Amino acid sequence: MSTGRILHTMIRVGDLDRSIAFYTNVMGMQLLRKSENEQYEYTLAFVGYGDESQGAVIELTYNWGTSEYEHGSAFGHIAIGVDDIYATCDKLRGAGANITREPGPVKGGTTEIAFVEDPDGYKIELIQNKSASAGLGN
Ligand SMILES: C[C@@H](O)C(=O)SC[C@H](NC(=O)CC[C@H](N)C(=O)O)C(=O)NCC(=O)O
Ligand code: NI
Repeated sequence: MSTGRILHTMIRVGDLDRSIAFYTNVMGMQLLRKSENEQYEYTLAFVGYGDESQGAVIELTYNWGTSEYEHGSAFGHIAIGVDDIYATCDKLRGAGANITREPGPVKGGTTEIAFVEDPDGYKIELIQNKSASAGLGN
């Protein structure tokens, strides 16, 4: 059986331009593609650190006229690898991002993590890369 590949994670957002600005200008992603569905009244924007053929991306879904959602208690986070979590958090804070958990070792472990919230309140976990592999540069 051929193995699958994670393509994207979809989140519904209340203001597409606000979210695109956050994921590109603040998080350093690229806007990869955008499409509208006039019949079902929604717009999609795909953002990521590289082409969709190279790795998973985030699908921002805007339902026309819907400005906010109940998030409930089920959704956890999207994780991003970073080269220098301390410098990254300083840079994100300077760009106005809400760091909800300061960088430091994960509880009961050694991996250094932090959390930042996106404009809709979705949590993004930043994880210190073990090596200088692909990820959000500082
Ligand atoms: C492009 C691909 O990655 C999609 O996810 S499009 C799938 C499509 N999305 C929506 O309809 C988004 C708007 C919707 N109101 C919502 O908030 O989810 C979808 O789910 N289509 C359903 C189907 O049965 O085709
Ligand atoms: Ni999708």
